[in-house]
Amino acid sequence: MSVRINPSILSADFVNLERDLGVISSADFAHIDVMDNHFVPNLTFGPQMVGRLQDVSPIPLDVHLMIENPERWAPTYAELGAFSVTFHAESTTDPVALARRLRAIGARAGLAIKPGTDIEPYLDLLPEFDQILVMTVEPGFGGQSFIADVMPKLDALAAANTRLGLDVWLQVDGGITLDTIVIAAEHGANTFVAGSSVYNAPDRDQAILELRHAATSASVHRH
Ligand SMILES: O=C(CO)[C@@H](O)[C@H](O)COP(=O)(O)O
Repeated sequence: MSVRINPSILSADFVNLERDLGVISSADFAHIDVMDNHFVPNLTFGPQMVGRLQDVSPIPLDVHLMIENPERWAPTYAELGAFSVTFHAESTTDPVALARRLRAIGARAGLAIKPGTDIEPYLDLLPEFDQILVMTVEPGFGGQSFIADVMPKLDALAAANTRLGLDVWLQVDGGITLDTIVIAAEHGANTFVAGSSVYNAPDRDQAILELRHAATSASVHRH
C-alpha cells in the first residue's frame, strides 16, 4: 500500500519559501495551510502567494483551507493548479456541491474535519471526495501534540472505504512524528502531513524517508 508524505510549509521560513519548497522535493506533495484569522486564530496567505508557490514548487500542492466561506475561495485555488483543495466541513453548508465544483475544475476534492467533529454524517458521502483530512490537532498552529482520541474516525473511514469499494485517501495533520505516524497508519491513514518534524529536522530528506518508512511498515502490518 502506498503512503504519501506531505510536509507542511507552515513550519518553513516564510521569507525563503522557494528554498524551503526545494528542500522537500523527495516528498509527495507540499501541504499549504491557508488560514484567514476567522475560521482559525491565525493568518497565513492567500491566492496570490499560493499562485507563486505553484509556479516554483518542485512537487504538487495540497492546499488546506482553514477559512470561512470556502465556497468563495476554494475554486480559485483549483484554478491556480493545486493538485488537491481541502475545505472544512464546519465552514461549508453544501460540501458535496463544492467538491463537485472542484472536481469539475480538475482538482482533487478534500473534506477536513476538526477533532471535535463527528465523521458519521460524512461516511456515505465518501464517493464525492478524493481525500478526507482528519485533523489530529486543533487547526491553527504547528508544533502541537497529536490527539490520539480521533483514531476511531480513521477506523470508520477505512471501513467505509472497504464497504463502498473506494480508495479515498485518508489524511492526518498535526503532531505527526515517527511515533504518531505509526499509530495513524495502523488506523488506516495513508497520507501524512508533517510540519515541524520535517522542517525542524537537520536533514529534511532523511526525515521524509524515515516517516515514509515508518508509515509503510505500519500499513503493511495492518493488512
Ligand atoms: O494545519 C495545520 C495546523 O493547523 C498543520 O498543517 C500544521 O502545520 C502541522 O504542523 P505540525 O503539527 O506537524 O508541526
